[in-house]
Amino acid sequence: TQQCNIQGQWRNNLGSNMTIQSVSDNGAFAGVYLTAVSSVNTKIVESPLTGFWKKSKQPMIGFAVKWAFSDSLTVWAGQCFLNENNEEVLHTTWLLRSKQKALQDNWKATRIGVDTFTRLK
Ligand SMILES: O=C(CCCC[C@@H]1SC[C@@H]2NC(=O)N[C@@H]21)Nc1ccc([N+](=O)[O-])cc1
Repeated sequence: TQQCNIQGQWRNNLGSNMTIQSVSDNGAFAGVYLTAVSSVNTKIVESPLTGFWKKSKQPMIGFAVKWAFSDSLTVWAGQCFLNENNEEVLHTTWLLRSKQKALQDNWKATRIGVDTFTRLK
């Protein structure tokens, strides 16, 4: 029966591309992330990604991207579900942390959002 596999290429609702290249037996994986959007005026470049998945028919996933072009870092947590057409969809929530100069600015350092990823054919 069909089940979600996380290896390969994914695209999210913003048009960002995630490529999961290597998956270990303990569920760790690595890859690269190319975001389609950013709120800093530096050139967007591919950034390293690492995470874990918990194997099952509809596995849980957690991963982080350290942005290579910005003093910030994002973590995603979510789960893969099969939709009515038996296609894999990753439903995630993310936290985007940007570096602050001072503790007084810590209050404004973390953004939250949701991203949905579908497999790139
Ligand atoms: O903009 C950035 C770096 C790029 C973040 C892309 C986000 S990650 C969640 C969402 N899903 C995606 O595929 N792409 C977006 N960093 C940043 C953001 C804000 C500030 N800030 O100062 O507010 C500084 C750096």
